[in-house]
This record gives sequence, C-alpha cells and structure tokens, in this order.
Amino acid sequence: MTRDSPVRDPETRDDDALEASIRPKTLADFTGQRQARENLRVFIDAARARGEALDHVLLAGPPGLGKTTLAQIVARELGVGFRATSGPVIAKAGDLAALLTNLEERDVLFIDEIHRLNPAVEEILYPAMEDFQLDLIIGEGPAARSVRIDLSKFTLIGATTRAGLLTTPLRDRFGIPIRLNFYEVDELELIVARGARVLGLPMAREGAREIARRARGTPRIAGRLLRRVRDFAHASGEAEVTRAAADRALRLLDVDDLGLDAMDRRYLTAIAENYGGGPVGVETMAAALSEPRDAIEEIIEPYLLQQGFLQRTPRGRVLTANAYRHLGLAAPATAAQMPLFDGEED
Ligand SMILES: Nc1ncnc2c1ncn2[C@@H]1O[C@H](COP(=O)(O)OP(=O)(O)OP(=O)(O)O)[C@@H](O)[C@H]1O
Ligand SMILES: [Mg+2]
Repeated sequence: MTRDSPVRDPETRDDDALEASIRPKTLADFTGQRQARENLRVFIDAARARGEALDHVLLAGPPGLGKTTLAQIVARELGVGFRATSGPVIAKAGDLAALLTNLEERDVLFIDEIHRLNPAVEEILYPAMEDFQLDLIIGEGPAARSVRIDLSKFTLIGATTRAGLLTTPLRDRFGIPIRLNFYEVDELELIVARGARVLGLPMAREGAREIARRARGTPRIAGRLLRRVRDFAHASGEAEVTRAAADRALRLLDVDDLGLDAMDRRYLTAIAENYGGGPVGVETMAAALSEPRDAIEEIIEPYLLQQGFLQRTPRGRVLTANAYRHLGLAAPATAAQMPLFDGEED
C-alpha cells in the first residue's frame, strides 16, 4: 500500500515499470543517507564474514525516502533471500507463523508499515526476533496445546513512517535502528541525473538541479517529476532538458518554486485563512481538507516542518512567518511572537 495522497500520486503501470528501472540495486548506487549507508556497510560485511544473520533493522522516515529500496539492497548485499509483507496484511498470528516458518537461514523478512501490526501478531514476533522461536497455540478449548517451533535465524527489516507509534518492546528488539532524513538538493540532483541516464533522456545539469530543488527532499518525488518532465520534453521535441524547460514543466505540474505542491499550499492556506495561523489540531485540518489524518501527519507535514513553514505546539499546528511570506500573505503580529515548542510527539 502506498500512503501518498491521490493528489500526489497519479501513478500508472508504466510509471511503476520506469520507477523499477531507476531503482538503485546496490549500496554503492544508493545516493545520500551517508551515515545509514556507512553503518549498513559495516554491519553487512561483518555478518557476511561471520556467516551469521544480520541483526534486525528498523528503517524509519517519511514516505519515498528509500526504505523499501534499502531493505532490498540489504538482502542482495547479504546474498540471501528476500520476502516482503506489510503490517496491515498480516491479519492473524497464523499468517505470520506461515511466513516465518518458510524462511531459510539468514533470509531477510521485510515488514512494511510495521507500526500497523495487529497486537496479537506483534506478540508472537517478540520470541521470533529474540530467540528464533515460535510459540503457537494449536486447537481450541480444553484440547488446545502450545507448541514451540524453532525458526531459521533470519533478519527482520521493519519499515515505518511513524517510529513514534511503535511499541517499546518491538522497537527495543531492533539491533540496528536507522532513521532516514530528507535528501539534500545535491543528492537529489545526482539521483535525477542518474534517472535521466537510465531513461535515455538528455538532461542539462541545471535541468537536473531544478527538478532536485523542487522534489520536496524526496527521491520518489524526484523520480516522478523527472518522468513528467520527460513527457513534456517529448511533446516539445527539445534536444535537452534545460533549466527553463524543467521549470516550465514543473509549473504546469503545479509544483511551486520551493517544491510545494497544490496540497501543501492548500494545507498552509487553510491554516492561514480559516484558523488565523493556528494553533489548530490535526483532526480539524483533516476534516477541513477531507484528507485522512494519517496522510496529513505522514505525507504533508514532515516536509513543511523540516522547511520551517510549520511548527507543532502542544496546542496544535502553527504557521511560521516563512509560510506567510511564501504564500504572499501578511503574517499577523501575534503569530510571530507566539512562544513555540516542539512538544507534540509523532
Ligand atoms: N537513495 C536513493 N537513490 C536513488 N533512488 C532512490 C533512493 N531512495 C529512493 N529512491 C527511489 O525513490 C523511490 C521510492 O523509494 P522507496 O519505495 O524505497 O521508498 P519508501 O521509503 O519505501 O517509501 P514508502 O514509505 O512510501 O514505502 C524508488 O523509486 C527508488 O528507486
Ligand atoms: Mg516502501
């Protein structure tokens, strides 16, 4: 399941195939996230040298930063099998048991959206992660008995957009917690340039930079913008994607100069115009925009917070002077003087 809002994700089959073709396959091809990459390099090499399963890895960060990609890369670099599932898909303990008992020694099991595991399923994951054992209840009523099954030593890679929602016992069982951050423009520029090469699209350096600058710090968005810019380039028949050509395409896509899209601006404008700049609660914003609360917290807000357009306070979201400036609105004097704390947990 992808949690991108429909507004931001009009993905087609063709796009999926293109996305797969530009997905990095090795740690060396994976741009950015230097610290995560360097740590993984060391732990992967050590596990390989000892012939042991890699310790369990938790990948946390906003959508589209490369969690699934990294999980696949880890399995490939370890030279082991890769099985993928996701939290909401594992309905019963038995479903997880079936997955776990089918793993071979040192395999990677990837659980996406691991914060959405059902508690009964999570419970049986604890001994599986810690002791590579499954405790299952077979049968019902007086005939029920518990059996213990030994599992292969495997590596669980969990991915989550909401690390704060993970239970402590689950979080504590990951020996390698990794936080992915928004990418720098330079890194996204490399990703766009590489993607253009893979797609056979002639791209000027400034063209790649323009797309990178407006990709919300997110490789998935960079890839999507690249594919749309490519469509416009084909239509116009120009030999190379210049900065001006990229800019023209991005404007048509309603991506503004700082990379905010229509939904970002709707969100900021609603706080400014309907709620006096805040504080306003996330539930109120969800209702005002007719978007699920999750989408607001996981997709829209992280980048706006990181860019300093928004603050979270114990009483709700508050726009910053930056946001007013960007929207071309006058900031109320009170907004600028409001004491700000980042007191609300995600
Ligand atoms: N470091 C990177 N270098 C190049 N491309 C990347 C990188 N990280 C991600 N991508 C590309 O961005 C896209 C999204 O990556 P991915 O699906 O791994 O994100 P994700 O974090 O799993 O997102 P979600 O939380 O929505 O599942 C993929 O097409 C992938 O190829
Ligand atoms: Mg993913």
